[in-house]
Amino acid sequence: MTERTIFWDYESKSISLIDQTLLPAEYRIKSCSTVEELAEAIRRLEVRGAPALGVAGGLGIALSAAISESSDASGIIADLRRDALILKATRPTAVNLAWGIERVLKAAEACSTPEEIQKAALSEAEAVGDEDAAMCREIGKNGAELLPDKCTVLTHCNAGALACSEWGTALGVIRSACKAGKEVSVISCETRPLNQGSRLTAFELSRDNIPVKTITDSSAAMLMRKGVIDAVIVGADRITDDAVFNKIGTYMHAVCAKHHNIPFYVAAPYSTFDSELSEADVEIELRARDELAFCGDKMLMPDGVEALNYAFDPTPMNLITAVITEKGVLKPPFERTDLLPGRRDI
Ligand SMILES: CSC[C@H]1O[C@H](OP(=O)(O)O)[C@H](O)[C@@H]1O
Repeated sequence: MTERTIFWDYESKSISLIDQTLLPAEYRIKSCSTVEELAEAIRRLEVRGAPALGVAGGLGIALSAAISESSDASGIIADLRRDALILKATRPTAVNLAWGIERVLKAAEACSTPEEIQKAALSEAEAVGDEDAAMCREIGKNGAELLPDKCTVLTHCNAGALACSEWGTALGVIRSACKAGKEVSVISCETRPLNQGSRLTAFELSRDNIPVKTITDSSAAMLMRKGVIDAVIVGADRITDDAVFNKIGTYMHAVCAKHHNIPFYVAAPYSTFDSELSEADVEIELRARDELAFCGDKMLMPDGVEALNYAFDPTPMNLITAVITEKGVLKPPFERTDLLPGRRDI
């Protein structure tokens, strides 16, 4: 997949995005012409995935600037700051969302006229998207070198083009390895309860003619024990000095991979690193009961029974073999200074 997951529509001055809740049955581009429409699209995971959320957050600030009814720079900036809070509150765990918002807001705040603000915000937001696309290819290249010429890779959730601008992080590594002539087969965990793996990862890889099989999340351990899995590659939503936050179930796979001596890789851009917080400080998104209690109209839980629907879990660094970034492959343990954006000495 090379089309962009989310982008600015110059004609309608709005944000266009692939509505991922409809995949794989329907491929529809949705338009968001207000910040609240974008916020709802993020809450509903119509657009999702840490890097894609960074782009969405940045474009959300550009949209706020484009539609602001304030007549002067200070009024527009006040509107942007109000909308930044709305967008940040949609999903707390992926660090990229707040990072993308703050980066574009900062570019806007450096301007002195409404026209400059609108131009700078959109330019910076598009730069976030373009840089993400380029970083995914660098991550792919750096990670592809780690994979054997012929291998089976397990992945969890969707860390593909749909979670980024394009190409993907974990799936970017797989795409780049295939492009380099390696024979990579993928085992995609369905990733309950929203099935990003069976719906999105299988959709992406099958469209790219990359061999993929979907399994239940609970089948992964048995396949590792049978020796079917050569490596595990996942994405990330936030990387602190002591843990990797990713889709719920990642920790389970990491423990099993460690037990079976299978390399466990995390593929993520530097914008996912958080040098401020440690594991204990990070809020883990709790999502609605109904995501567990229903599948469409089918009831999966009795009324009155509570659900604990965590969207992410932390995996301690001692279970991570390496973090594949656009600047190279990092091996834990990390110092906080390792996670600073300016770190170049790989
Ligand atoms: C390339 S990061 C993708 C990351 O985001 C996913 O979460 P969600 O689908 O809830 O946005 C999942 O954690 C993926 O690994």
